[in-house]
Amino acid sequence: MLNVAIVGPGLVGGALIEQLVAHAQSSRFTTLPISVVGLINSKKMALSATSFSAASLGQWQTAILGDSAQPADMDWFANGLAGLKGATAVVDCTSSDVIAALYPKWLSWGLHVVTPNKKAFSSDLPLFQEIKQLSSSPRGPSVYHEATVGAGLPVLSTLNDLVRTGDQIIKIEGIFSGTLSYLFNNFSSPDATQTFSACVAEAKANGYTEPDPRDDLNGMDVARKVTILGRVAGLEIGIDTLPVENIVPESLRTVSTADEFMTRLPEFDSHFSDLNAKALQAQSVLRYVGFVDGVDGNSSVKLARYPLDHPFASLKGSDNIIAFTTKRFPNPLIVQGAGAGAAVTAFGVFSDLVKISERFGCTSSVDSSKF
Ligand SMILES: NC(=O)C1=CN([C@@H]2O[C@H](COP(=O)(O)OP(=O)(O)OC[C@H]3O[C@@H](n4cnc5c(N)ncnc54)[C@H](OP(=O)(O)O)[C@@H]3O)[C@@H](O)[C@H]2O)C=CC1
Ligand SMILES: N[C@@H](CC=O)C(=O)O
Ligand code: NA
Repeated sequence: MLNVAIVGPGLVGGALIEQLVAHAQSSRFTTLPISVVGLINSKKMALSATSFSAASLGQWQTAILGDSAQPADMDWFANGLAGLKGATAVVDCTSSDVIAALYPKWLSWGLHVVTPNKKAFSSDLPLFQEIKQLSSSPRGPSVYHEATVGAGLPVLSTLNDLVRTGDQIIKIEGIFSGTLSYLFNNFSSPDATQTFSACVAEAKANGYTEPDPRDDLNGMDVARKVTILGRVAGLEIGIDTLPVENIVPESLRTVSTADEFMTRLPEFDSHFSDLNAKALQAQSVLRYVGFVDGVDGNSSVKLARYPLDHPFASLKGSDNIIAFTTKRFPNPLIVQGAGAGAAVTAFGVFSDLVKISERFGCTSSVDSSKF
């Protein structure tokens, strides 16, 4: 069995629990060797020497992290996990850099790490390098973070395969934000009618945005994804030096809460309508894009215009599109599909857990009411 502990059962972590329960309760599938033994959020925690039952996981808010749960203590929790028998994976579903900074300790204790949290891979280069080094041994602890770029889309696995087989990455270009894709697909097209602020509110309600939507609109979420792709491709790239276009209106950058930002955003609808009208007059649409330059180091993140017949102009919903131009693929290899949302992100995390369980030869018990 692969023991699994979920840190931050919020939108994505909660969807992961739902998918694990649904899988375990369906007779269509062979039981997976995955056993959920721990849950922790910023207030409460529960850790069990054996699996939680599917029934209690189905109501984890009351049955596991309810009133009787212990106060959260991450050190105690991780120590307990390190003491379990067999392979154990910590799934970090927070967006916390404090939690991300704990990965080296967890790895050095033999715990695997799976996460959609971008912080560890896109902040200081030494943290990324330390994590890479600690997870480099084929039979040692591993780190899987497919959902950090393009949510569940096979973006990092594709890039890793290209790199590991000796292809040369020339350029990776794409729309890497589900939020900004949804926003500009709906706001910037010849037949669009919605205001900019209404599109942002919808993206937030659909679960595409970061907990604070300014982290999407200021370009930092895309900058982090470009940094992760660049680093996985072998470049020494960082969010501090990457040119990033921040589209948050100047006077909203310093408002103290995400709620205040959302309330005041309609004041700036005419600014965005003007930008859009100019693009449409030039038979173009606005799209927020990221570039990884594998040759000259000119990676960037910006709001750009694309002609109406360009593939980026016809994207739908929250789709991401990622085009890898390489020595072997001069006509780019393209990955496209929903790039944000709880279900598709949880799928990316779930499939990483399955990979670890297979790689480390975990085998399942036959009782499908347990994990
Ligand atoms: N939404 C999406 O489409 C995608 C999201 N991601 C990434 O997935 C991650 C999760 O996003 P999402 O589910 O939307 O976030 P949420 O805000 O819904 O959930 C975050 C969870 O983390 C917990 N948490 C925060 N800080 C700590 C801490 N210090 N210790 C323990 N628990 C903590 C919160 O607990 P509490 O409630 O107690 O504060 C909450 O349970 C983020 O890193 C995001 O970037 C990646 C790809 C796509
Ligand atoms: N806020 C992000 C979520 C996934 O990384 C996005 O909109 O793409
Ligand atoms: Na992905």
